Amino acid sequence: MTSSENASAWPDLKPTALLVLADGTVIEGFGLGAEGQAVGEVCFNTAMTGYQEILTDPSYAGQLITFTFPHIGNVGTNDEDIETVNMAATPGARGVILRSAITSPSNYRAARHLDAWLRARGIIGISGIDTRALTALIRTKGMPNAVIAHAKDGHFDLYGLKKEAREWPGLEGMDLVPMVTSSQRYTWDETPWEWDKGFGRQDRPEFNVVAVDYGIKRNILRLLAGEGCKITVVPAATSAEDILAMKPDGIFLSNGPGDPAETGKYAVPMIRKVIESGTPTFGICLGHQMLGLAVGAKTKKMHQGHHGANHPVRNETTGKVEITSMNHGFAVDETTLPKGAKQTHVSLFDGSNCGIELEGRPVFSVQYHPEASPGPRDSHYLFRRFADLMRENKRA
Ligand SMILES: NC(=O)CC[C@H](N)C(=O)O
Repeated sequence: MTSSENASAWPDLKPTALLVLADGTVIEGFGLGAEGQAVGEVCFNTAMTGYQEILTDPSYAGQLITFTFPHIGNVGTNDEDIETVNMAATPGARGVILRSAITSPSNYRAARHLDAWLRARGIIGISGIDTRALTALIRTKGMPNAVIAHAKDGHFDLYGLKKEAREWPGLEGMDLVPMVTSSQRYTWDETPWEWDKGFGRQDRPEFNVVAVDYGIKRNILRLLAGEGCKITVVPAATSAEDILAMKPDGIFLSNGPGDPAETGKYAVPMIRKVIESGTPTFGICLGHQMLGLAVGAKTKKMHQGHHGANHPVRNETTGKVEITSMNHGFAVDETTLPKGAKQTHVSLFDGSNCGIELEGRPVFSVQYHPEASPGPRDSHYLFRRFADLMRENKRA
């Protein structure tokens, strides 16, 4: 390649975006998506596909995602692979950090270039970053707070950016659920996407489920609907009395962003009461952590967190290993689980707690994302288990 051809591949090497870490490190790159700046915690995600679902998962509010897979955006974006329900409240992740520039979309479902889609959703991004080095840094030092700034003219207030990154208080102690929960009740009957059919409808529901929205993902609602549920989604601060007055066959506690110990301040008293009522209850991720808090366990911040679509988890009841989708930076401290709360699933990466069930009660939860989106379908059986518990409970 001649030097002029090389130059045309990189027509303008002037940085148009910066990644500024809380320790003052400044990394130059090229701006993507919206212009402006976004502050949050940087976490790495190891999924090779499904970037659109990852970026729209409300659990990522307050986070900047660096993908370890270098070619993000190559299949474009569409209007179906979106996990946020409450789009007005949150775009999901605040920012995105990529290795390579985004190439033209190549996929029959692609409707829009990832860059244009990020811009339309107000997500700020940076490419040209050595994401391997950044991931190695997170592995040794933990997840740093940082600011991504994108300005087409290449002018940045470096002092201001460093100050913002340094002074952002961090996710520990932060309750982000009020930002992402829905403000109103709504019902849901859409079932999962099928090849050549698209989404379906649940028109003969067997169960009434109340799902508490801490930042719920669409595919959770679809899989519940697929198991025969008509779902009423309620805001995060709904009381146990209001939930039980709806006479649900089952209660679902959703995933969500931020520190479970903070969110738990209003969710935990509600969860304690619904457990007491004997209603079958199923929790995922933040819902799992808050169920843990409700029975008296403690949660803790993790060093690098678990974010990806390839995490092995052992089911302690069957001995089987599931490959799971994960997205969490906090975890239930298994050493604090009280008698009566049995550990049902364990991470084979670090031995951390991945699931519990309450002895003598129809209540269970998992730390990972059995709905995947993106990720493998190994853990879909948990939705059937919830349906079975509701069926048994109705018969009793
Ligand atoms: N996906 C989730 O629900 C995440 C839960 C919690 N915010 C965590 O980071 O651990």
